[in-house]
Amino acid sequence: KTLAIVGCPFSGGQAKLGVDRGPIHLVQAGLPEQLSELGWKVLFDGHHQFEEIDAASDPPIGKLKNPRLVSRVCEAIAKVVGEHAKKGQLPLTLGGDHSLAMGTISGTFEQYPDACVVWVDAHGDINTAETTDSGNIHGMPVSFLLGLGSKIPEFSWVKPLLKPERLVYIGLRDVDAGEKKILKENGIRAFSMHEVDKYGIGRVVEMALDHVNPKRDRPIHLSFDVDALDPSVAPSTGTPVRGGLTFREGHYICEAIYETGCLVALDIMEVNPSLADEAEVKQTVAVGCSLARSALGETLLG
Ligand SMILES: N[C@](CCCC[B-](O)(O)O)(CCN1CCCCC1)C(=O)O
Ligand SMILES: [Mn+2]
Ligand SMILES: [Mn+2]
Ligand SMILES: [Mn+2]
Repeated sequence: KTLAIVGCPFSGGQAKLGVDRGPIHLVQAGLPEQLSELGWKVLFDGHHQFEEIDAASDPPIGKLKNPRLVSRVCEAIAKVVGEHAKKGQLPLTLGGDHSLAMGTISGTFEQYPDACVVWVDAHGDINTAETTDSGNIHGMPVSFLLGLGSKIPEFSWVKPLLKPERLVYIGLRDVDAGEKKILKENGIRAFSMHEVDKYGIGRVVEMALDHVNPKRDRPIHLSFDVDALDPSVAPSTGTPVRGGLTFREGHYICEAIYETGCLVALDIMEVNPSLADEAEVKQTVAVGCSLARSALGETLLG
């Protein structure tokens, strides 16, 4: 099968410098070669270039920061991911901040309207224009995909193709008040770190998949924010939150999803190679690479 690496050097969904260099670090760590080793035919035609919009031409809309830039970049990525999916390839999107998932998941649903989404994250990323406190759009992509909140003309290209019953979270531990309300109101299934502790990761993944993919016959889009992992495991990321997934728990999720045979798209997001010392950056980049390998067929006993 063919894997298409979509390198997205993008940081407009949040305020910290450096996350746009996540893709180049993941590629330079040898990820394409590692995936070829697994038997994938790897397509990588270079990182995408996103031309800037100067701040004067992209003033905030309400609280939303860099709205036109984020919208334009996500729309472009939706097309790229959709085209790869249409050709029967598996798009692996390397971030870059998690606002990009507005694009990647839109692309997946173009080709796989019956898909489900497993969102692995410390955060809900489901704020609307009304509930966001930061205005950082990396905290909002899920609300756009579900069609929640007030309509913003600049984001009119985003179709509400994701239904609440096709979304499940694993790893939540830093959810804003407004997001908690949205999750409840929409009946969205979320396995927080409490459930991970209570049931163990094996059971959590089984219950999560039973919820969104009971017959294991639906395409799966896995969107993995490395800040779902404990900061001791993935320190160099923009919004670290203590009490996260262990190295093994993170990899188990990826291994189990690969085992379903349903994976059609994968995002590895929020690796920011500029927020920690050299060893911690290396560690975070290495974890991003190993998560991708586990989701794409690497097993412990081969
Ligand atoms: N919910 C947050 C964080 C979003 C993280 C995005 B991700 O998951 O892609 O990394 C946090 C909002 N706020 C920050 C200050 C303290 C209160 C919560 C937000 O900015 O909306
Ligand atoms: Mn996220
Ligand atoms: Mn996060
Ligand atoms: Mn982040």
